[in-house]
Amino acid sequence: MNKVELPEGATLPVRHPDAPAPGEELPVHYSQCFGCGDNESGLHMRVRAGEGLTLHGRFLVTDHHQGAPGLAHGGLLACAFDEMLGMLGMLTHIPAVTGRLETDFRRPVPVDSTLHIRAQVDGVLGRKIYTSAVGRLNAEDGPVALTAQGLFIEVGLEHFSKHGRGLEGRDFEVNP
Ligand SMILES: CCCCCCCC(=O)SCCNC(=O)CCNC(=O)[C@H](O)C(C)(C)COP(=O)(O)OP(=O)(O)OC[C@H]1O[C@@H](n2cnc3c(N)ncnc32)[C@H](O)[C@@H]1OP(=O)(O)O
Repeated sequence: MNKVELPEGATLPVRHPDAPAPGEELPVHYSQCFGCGDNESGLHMRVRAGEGLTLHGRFLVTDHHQGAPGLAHGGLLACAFDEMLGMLGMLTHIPAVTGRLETDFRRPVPVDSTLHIRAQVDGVLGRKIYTSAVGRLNAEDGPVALTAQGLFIEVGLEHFSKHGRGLEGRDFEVNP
């Protein structure tokens, strides 16, 4: 994992008492989500809670995900990291959206490989939530293909009703 630079005063948030237990699979937070929902071309990402403020996710890179022939599209890989870092909110129960996402591409990711992503919350300062993740090829201890850092900004639930279609009827309950 990259060394994460945190601003002075950032602290680790508390793991919410209702957060999924370590090892537990996280629910799909929205059935049409490109990352974890049942969208035919989506990532169909499966994510389980780790210890503390960590998550472990994985998805199979398919023909739907190509940029160059036989290789995953970089923007699509960034999407997978956005999804994983966003889902960290299920551990803290802080509703937040991506403000900034920085992705380092270190190795090509071929079609038919499985990308394993470990994500963690690094700290919180005010409304800013600092997160990072590493993606490895074909095994949880496989070669590092990508690393990423995300800054999430805490928002009120009105963010989703004001800018989107609200949360009514959605099959997620913890964090939009
Ligand atoms: C379970 C869920 C899984 C979901 C996974 C997917 C998650 C997503 O993809 S969310 C969708 C993508 N993101 C978005 O659509 C967000 C769009 N942006 C926005 O709505 C707004 O810009 C928003 C809410 C992030 C910030 O706006 P606003 O609430 O007015 O806050 P604002 O006052 O500008 O910023 C708050 C703080 O964050 C900082 N900040 C905001 N954006 C950034 C940024 N890009 N870079 C650095 N700092 C930033 C500000 O500097 C400020 O810092 P400080 O408190 O120190 O002054």
